Amino acid sequence: MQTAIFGGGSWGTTLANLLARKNGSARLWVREKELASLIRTKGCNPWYLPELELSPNLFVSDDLAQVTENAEYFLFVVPSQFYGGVLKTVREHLPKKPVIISGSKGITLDTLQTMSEVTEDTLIGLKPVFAMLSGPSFAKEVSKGMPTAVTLGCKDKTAARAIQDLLSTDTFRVYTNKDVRGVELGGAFKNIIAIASGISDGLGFGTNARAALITRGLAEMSRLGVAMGAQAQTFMGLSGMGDLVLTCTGDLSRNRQVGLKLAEGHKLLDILGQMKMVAEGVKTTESVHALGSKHKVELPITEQVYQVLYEGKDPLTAVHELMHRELKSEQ
Ligand SMILES: NC(=O)c1ccc[n+]([C@@H]2O[C@H](COP(=O)([O-])OP(=O)(O)OC[C@H]3O[C@@H](n4cnc5c(N)ncnc54)[C@H](O)[C@@H]3O)[C@@H](O)[C@H]2O)c1
Ligand SMILES: O=P(O)(O)OC[C@H](O)CO
Repeated sequence: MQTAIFGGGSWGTTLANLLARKNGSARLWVREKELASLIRTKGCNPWYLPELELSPNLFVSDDLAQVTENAEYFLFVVPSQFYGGVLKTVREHLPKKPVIISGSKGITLDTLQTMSEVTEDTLIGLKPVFAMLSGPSFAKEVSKGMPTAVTLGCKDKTAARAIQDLLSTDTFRVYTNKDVRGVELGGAFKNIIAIASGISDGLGFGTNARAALITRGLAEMSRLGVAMGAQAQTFMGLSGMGDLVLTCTGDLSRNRQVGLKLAEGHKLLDILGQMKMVAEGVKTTESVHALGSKHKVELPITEQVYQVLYEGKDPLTAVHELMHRELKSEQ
């Protein structure tokens, strides 16, 4: 079972290493030639995950033909705004019925699409089986073998079972879920709430405020998700509540870090300029803001995060406005 993994960031490297250790081989495509060469000579990924010693069974290259040779599974772990572009260049190397797995969590800015929709559009003419890997999983913890549970959104029962077996280890437990839309929306939306939680904590507000953001963020995520065809129950699982709790409370979250820095008064462009890694929530806030208008769904936390990120609103004013909305019933 050969797997080709696309994306030499922290998550792609972690999953590729997990697969190489578990299945005896895996092939990782790294976009940057210089990084691919450094990984091969140093046996680690010095740019994104230096502390992880990589398996000698992991083949690393910037050459798509070499990486895709004999592959049965195609795992994409690039930032979501680049997912479609990378998939398009890989297309000529894919079989007629490729199994495509996305580890990318986000919604495109230009077309407001989830990764399953981008896959469908990019692979017209092929018959892809799509699966979305999501749930609470910091690469740093997974790479150290710390117990982690995630979920795999996939409509095809046989493929879901096969991918579950492919990826599961003693410390990485993969559940399956038929609700692909719910799994991918949960993984994308939680990043917005992680930014909000970072803002709140950075302003010195307490655990009450954070718990309120997680819970009302979950309500907001479920409202939009159901309007877009997802099942509400999915958001109570690993890709909804699970990833919300992780990234709203865990300081390893890049999205939460963006929020903490915004609360300190830093400008968004300066924060992003100093980050080598991706904080998906920044662009997903803009996409979800537009989706809220399109589906006529009220998204008050997203609205405030959007105004802080893109309209220069003072974070304290955003919190004040959330607290002074019209009083409502919880349901
Ligand atoms: N890191 C984690 O803990 C983690 C866990 C679960 C899911 N994810 C998701 O995985 C995806 C990848 O994130 P990551 O954390 O591995 O990335 P990262 O922040 O560690 O690394 C950045 C990545 O972006 C790539 N990149 C930069 N510009 C690009 C371009 N123009 N075209 C294509 N690729 C480009 C780089 O090659 C590198 O692979 C994201 O959607 C993220 O939400 C990350
Ligand atoms: O560091 P973040 O905020 O991108 O979160 C990483 C993963 O999505 C956690 O599950």
